[in-house]
Amino acid sequence: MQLDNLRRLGSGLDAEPIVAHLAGQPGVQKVPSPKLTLFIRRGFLEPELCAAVIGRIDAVRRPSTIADPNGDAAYRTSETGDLDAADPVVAELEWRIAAATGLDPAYGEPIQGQRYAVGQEFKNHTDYFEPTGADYDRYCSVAGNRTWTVMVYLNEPEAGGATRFKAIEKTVQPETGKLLAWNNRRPDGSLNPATLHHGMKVRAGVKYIVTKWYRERPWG
Ligand SMILES: O=C(O)CCC(=O)C(=O)O
Ligand SMILES: [Fe+2]
Repeated sequence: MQLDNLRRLGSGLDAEPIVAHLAGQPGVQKVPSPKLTLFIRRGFLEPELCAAVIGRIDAVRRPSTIADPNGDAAYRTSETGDLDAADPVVAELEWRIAAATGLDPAYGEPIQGQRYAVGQEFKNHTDYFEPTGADYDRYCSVAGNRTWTVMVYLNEPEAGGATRFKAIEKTVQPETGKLLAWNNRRPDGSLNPATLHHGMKVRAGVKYIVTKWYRERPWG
């Protein structure tokens, strides 16, 4: 892995260098909204790398969990796979995300894979932890709350599986290799409820993504 050669622009809590770096990458679009900082880059990963990562997810997947259960057992019905950072395919993915975003890998949680079969979804949620939540200290006492989310669609389900940001009425369609990156904070660093999003039900086929979340302080 060439992590040593990266420009490391911090945790993302100070969003400015990350925004500037992302905006300078080829093919990156910034979604126009005063409420939410969201970038999209189509064709970020080539199909071959996506397929290799899907294979790694399939090898380890298990039912997904949520941090603050709200009593709705159907809230997040997908499967999750923790990827092995020592695997060269995963290392390549890590490097590509770091190079594209400028987010310092030291602040990143390990990459997770998610798989959604027909009818599975992740209902409206924010990726940051609610400071009033019962388990806030357990999840955030060491590394702090989440800053940025980076997500890549690894394939294209035949129908459904879009990601919907309700507050800005933006729906992103899954496409093989498409990257999404958003700041879970407002420019002043406060948690941004306008990041609320819904991984919508897959209607036909299967959907695979990877997600990587960043924290205020170094991870682990
Ligand atoms: O599957 C999606 O489109 C969204 C996934 C998501 O929001 C998450 O894993 O936190
Ligand atoms: Fe999410």
